[in-house]
Amino acid sequence: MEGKTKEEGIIERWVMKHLLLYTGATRHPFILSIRDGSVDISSFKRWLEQDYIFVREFVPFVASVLLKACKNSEDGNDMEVILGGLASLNDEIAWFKSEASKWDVSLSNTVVHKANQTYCRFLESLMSREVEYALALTALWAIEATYQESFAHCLEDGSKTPPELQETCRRWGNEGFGEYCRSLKKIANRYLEKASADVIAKAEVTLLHVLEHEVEFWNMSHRGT
Ligand SMILES: Cc1ncc(CNC=O)c(N)n1
Repeated sequence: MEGKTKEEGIIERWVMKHLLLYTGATRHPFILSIRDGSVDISSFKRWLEQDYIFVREFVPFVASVLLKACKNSEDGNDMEVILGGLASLNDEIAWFKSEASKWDVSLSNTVVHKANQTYCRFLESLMSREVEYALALTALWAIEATYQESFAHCLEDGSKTPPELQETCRRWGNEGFGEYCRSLKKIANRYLEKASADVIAKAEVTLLHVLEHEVEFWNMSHRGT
């Protein structure tokens, strides 16, 4: 890494290269509506019930990345980072249940929305043993970073996020989750630097797919389509 500044990894270059799409995922109108307080509560409830389904599908994906970490990791640190992320999903699922009851949202018998289903299928395709670790890490970082950047934006000075939604924003917008995302980015960058041109090309496409799915997920929540 000599001669390179901390901010100059492959991921950072991809974010700059695809800034329009990245911004589309992290500054979506749904997020902006939370931030300015104009959010439609039925949209928020739709997001809540659909995201609970997504997170349940996300658990095996993170587990599959953990498995790859155990097989590939040189120093054991990345295994611990991913294990920490997986462990926090336990708490997150419990949080969804209590949040849903607070909003009178039923989490059983939810109809899985098309955009959600498509995203979950995409996650499934990334769980296979043949998917390279660098690629899976890129996807994991992008999935987590989208939420981190989006919800952190709703907590910045000047935001008018309604008090009853601030806890949701803090769940992903908090500094600890930000640190987790930075750790994931570092690990992903480290493996991308060593990856073949073919894997690097595939990882970039995967990053774009994640961002597109995230935009569709927000669209579904925001407009119900
Ligand atoms: C659609 C989507 N993307 C990312 C996250 C954040 N990761 C885990 O919670 C999420 N909950 N939902």
